[in-house]
Amino acid sequence: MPDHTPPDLASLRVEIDRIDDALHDLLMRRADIVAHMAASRVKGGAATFRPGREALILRRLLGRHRGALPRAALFRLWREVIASSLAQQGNFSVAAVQGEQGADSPSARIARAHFGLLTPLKLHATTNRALASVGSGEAAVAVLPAPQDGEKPEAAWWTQMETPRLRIVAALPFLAQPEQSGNGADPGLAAPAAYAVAALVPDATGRDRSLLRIEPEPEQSRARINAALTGVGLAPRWMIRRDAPTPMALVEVEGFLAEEDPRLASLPFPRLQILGAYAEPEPEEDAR
Ligand SMILES: O=C(O)C(=O)C[C@]1(C(=O)O)C=C[C@@H](O)C=C1
Repeated sequence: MPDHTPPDLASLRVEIDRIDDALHDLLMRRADIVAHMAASRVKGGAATFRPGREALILRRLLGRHRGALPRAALFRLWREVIASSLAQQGNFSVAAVQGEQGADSPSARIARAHFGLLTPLKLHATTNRALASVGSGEAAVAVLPAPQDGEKPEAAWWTQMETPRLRIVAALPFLAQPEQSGNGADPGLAAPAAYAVAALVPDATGRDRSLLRIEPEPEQSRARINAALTGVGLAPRWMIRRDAPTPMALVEVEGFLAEEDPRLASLPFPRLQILGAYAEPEPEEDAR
């Protein structure tokens, strides 16, 4: 059969084939290194899943990204690469919450997008069951909807989190849309829609946020909690406070808070725990 392909198209395809081979070779080399990590003691028994390291990889690549490939496409490709390397290092599965009538909930869709299409994802009827499956080791991570002010008590998974064993270790999606703002001011990024909880201590990435669970006295109002935190240099980015059955507040602050941070010791609350920390998300569109 005669070849009617114009020569320039044929040569461009030769070039694409060459690039695909080079990419494939590099992906196979990357997987060999991960296989070595998994087989050796090089990680010293530390957790396989390192969300801070994953964030640093993606931040670095997004920072050097140029040209026609959309940032979202770069992100998708690397999320699949990293998810496959998690799978390579042992059983890795994700728990999330079922939506209405068994359909995917928004957080289940976010979990799939972040952990890739090949990672086993189990949907649970409630957030507390999803959390329990990480507590028992059945799942390596649970992706749970971001807490909301006024949510029903049974949806408030952050009140039930077993600390310090379980931690919030990531906020999703990592590649965030701009916030909808009609006033022309710099809108910033949309708040995370979900948080990932796992039985590991998160790593600092240089640009992080931390979550604190506070058990205040009943008379310690939102304003008083805010003032006490601001007074020690931990001004809340946002706060959720509930009164019943016991007063509790969830607060997000800038930076990576360590357990031994002296600012925490001086706060006037009966109980306070660090629920975790996560790498600040990156913008979906390049701001340059
Ligand atoms: O650096 C590690 O510890 C790895 O296991 C490798 C790797 C990766 O593919 O780059 C995979 C999973 C971790 O969550 C972080 C990074």
